[in-house]
Amino acid sequence: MQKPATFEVYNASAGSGKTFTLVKEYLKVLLSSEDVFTFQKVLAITFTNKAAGEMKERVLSNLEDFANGKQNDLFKIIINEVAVDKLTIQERSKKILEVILQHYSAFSITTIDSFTHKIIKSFAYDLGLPLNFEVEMDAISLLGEAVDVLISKIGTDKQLTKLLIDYTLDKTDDDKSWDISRDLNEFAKVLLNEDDVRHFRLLSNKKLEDFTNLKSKLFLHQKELKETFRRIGGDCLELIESKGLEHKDFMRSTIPKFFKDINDKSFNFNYLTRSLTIEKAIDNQQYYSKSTTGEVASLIENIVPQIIELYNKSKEIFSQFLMNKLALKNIIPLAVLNNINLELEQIKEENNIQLNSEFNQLISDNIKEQPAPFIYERIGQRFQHYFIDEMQDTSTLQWQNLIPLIDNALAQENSNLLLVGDGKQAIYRWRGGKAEQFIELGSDTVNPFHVFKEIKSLETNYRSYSEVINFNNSFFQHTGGFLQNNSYKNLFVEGNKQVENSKKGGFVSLSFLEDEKDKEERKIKYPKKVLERINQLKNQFSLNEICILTRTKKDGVTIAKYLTENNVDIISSETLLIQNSAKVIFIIDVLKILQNPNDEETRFNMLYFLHEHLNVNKSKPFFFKEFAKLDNQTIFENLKIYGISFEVSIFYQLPFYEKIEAIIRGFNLLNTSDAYVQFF
Ligand SMILES: Nc1ncnc2c1ncn2[C@@H]1O[C@H](COP(=O)(O)OP(=O)(O)OP(=O)(O)O)[C@@H](O)[C@H]1O
Repeated sequence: MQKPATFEVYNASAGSGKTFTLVKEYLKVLLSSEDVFTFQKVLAITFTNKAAGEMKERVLSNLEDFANGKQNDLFKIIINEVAVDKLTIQERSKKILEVILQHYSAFSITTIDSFTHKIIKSFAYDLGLPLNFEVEMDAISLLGEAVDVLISKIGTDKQLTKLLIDYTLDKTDDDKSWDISRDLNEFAKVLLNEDDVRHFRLLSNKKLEDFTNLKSKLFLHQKELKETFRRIGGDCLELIESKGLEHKDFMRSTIPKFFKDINDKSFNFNYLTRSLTIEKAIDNQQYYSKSTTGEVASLIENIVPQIIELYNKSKEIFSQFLMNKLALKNIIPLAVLNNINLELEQIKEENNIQLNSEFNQLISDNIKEQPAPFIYERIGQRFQHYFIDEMQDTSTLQWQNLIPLIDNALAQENSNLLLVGDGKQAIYRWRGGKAEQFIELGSDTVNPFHVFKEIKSLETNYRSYSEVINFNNSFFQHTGGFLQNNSYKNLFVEGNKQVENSKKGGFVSLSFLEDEKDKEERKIKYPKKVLERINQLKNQFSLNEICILTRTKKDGVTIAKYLTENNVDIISSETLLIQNSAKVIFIIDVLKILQNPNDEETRFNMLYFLHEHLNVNKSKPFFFKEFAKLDNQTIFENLKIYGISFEVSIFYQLPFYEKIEAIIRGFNLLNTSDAYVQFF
């Protein structure tokens, strides 16, 4: 049976089941159809590879459950929402699973970057791209290369050297770091932002001398503006004088003083604040004081229109001056950026590389206007169902490029578009993600399609415990009230009214720590407090129920280190790094100490590890004292009493790989299986 096309937007907060709903709707499309190949007509878009992988996993594992007759939570919901019986669902799931696995490349749950890549690849010839172009996902490191090339030209290219020196001097004037390379790397990221890069394209054929010429022109213009400004001041003073008026004839001499400053100081006085008083005088028509005689008053009244005209002129020149000043301040950075961009283009051309961050623009410029059926034909798939997760992170171009394809799909019956997102969770602004776009789509005003749009919300937070949900509700409703922007205010106040699920309890408490003068103390103040809290909560919660979030990675590492030192078992992506394994660090330390026997710090680190590892029952200071001043040979000899058998003379004769094995064996580092050591 044919159904009209549908367009739904789920606008809901974290943990409310947006992805869950998306997977459910995805499965409903597959299971409602008699055609087991329907999955080839569905495109689900996510933002990260991890999310795409997880969604694929969720779809496949649910199909597997349904095929095996398992009636999980999702099954119970789906069976009530589709016009298909249990047995049919079981049989269809089995068949669909089979065909998906046989035609896995047509199972389109993909990141938006992969999808755009697919479009670009199928149009490579038309775009004049070499068919074997490489895609560089790590644009930041390519930018780094471009910056390095630019810096390497210092000294050889005279104009460029001057530009970079000017740039560095500007930085030091602004009290910024003189470390130009780091600064440029950071600064050059602008070139990856879809919104900013649009403007850069207009500069692509500009050379360094174009910028230098522009700078000279701006300087000249600045001089002219100064002169014109002074003249306005002078003209007004002359006008006053020509009427035989004195400055004191004016109320508090405000007007003559103002124009005198313009005449004497040009832009070097606080024009903006002073102009407020002039505006006030004009608004209230208060040019002279009450005691002024009638004759003087009428002389002033007579020249008021000219004074106002001169004042308005001064305003216009002042705004031109500000604009010019800003342009002058930014011309050097702009020229630098343009040169980095040129280097980047060259690296790309020489290495046959395309940046995936540029694909959206390429599609927008060259492909978007092609008829949708033609694009579908090229990519080899015609989608009828679109699902987009984390819609708040789509950029303007990404969405604009998708609209014609989706519009074409929605023109048919039985098609659908489902968008899910949360404006509060926008994390891709740095590369052009436009949360406002989703916020608008989640309101009644915007609908780019001819299909009725249904806006839905999900009220219950299924992920968190009640204490956390209620804390978030009251915290964000309260703080959101202070936001100036009404749309954001509404987002936070209305978007934080989540309903609790069956998980009751949890713990939330807020503390603010006083700043610490002592640098060392300040570093561990926060980790110390975290440890104190963990110890307080230990009896109520197990460690795996406590999560620590930090603002920066560095803060996370400091806390992880502190907690580990204080015997709290932790899991973090940092601690999972091989470089943080104490045993691996020890192996490297032994290599270092044998290479450089006088490295006291490494010797100390090595002994520190051994004290723990060998369960030495002497105190640390005593143990260190006993070994610290000995040479390597004697240290390893003396460690025999702790069961260590490590012959330095034999070690030196071994090939590198076996050297590592000798350390592992000699120091009993694998008495329990250790993935880090094995992997190392
Ligand atoms: N209707 C439901 N019934 C039972 N469990 C659900 C339901 N909806 C969601 N869940 C569970 O709640 C958790 C959060 O769901 P999900 O990840 O889909 O939320 P989300 O809104 O996409 O979150 P985020 O915005 O953080 O990405 C998951 O473990 C999911 O299985």
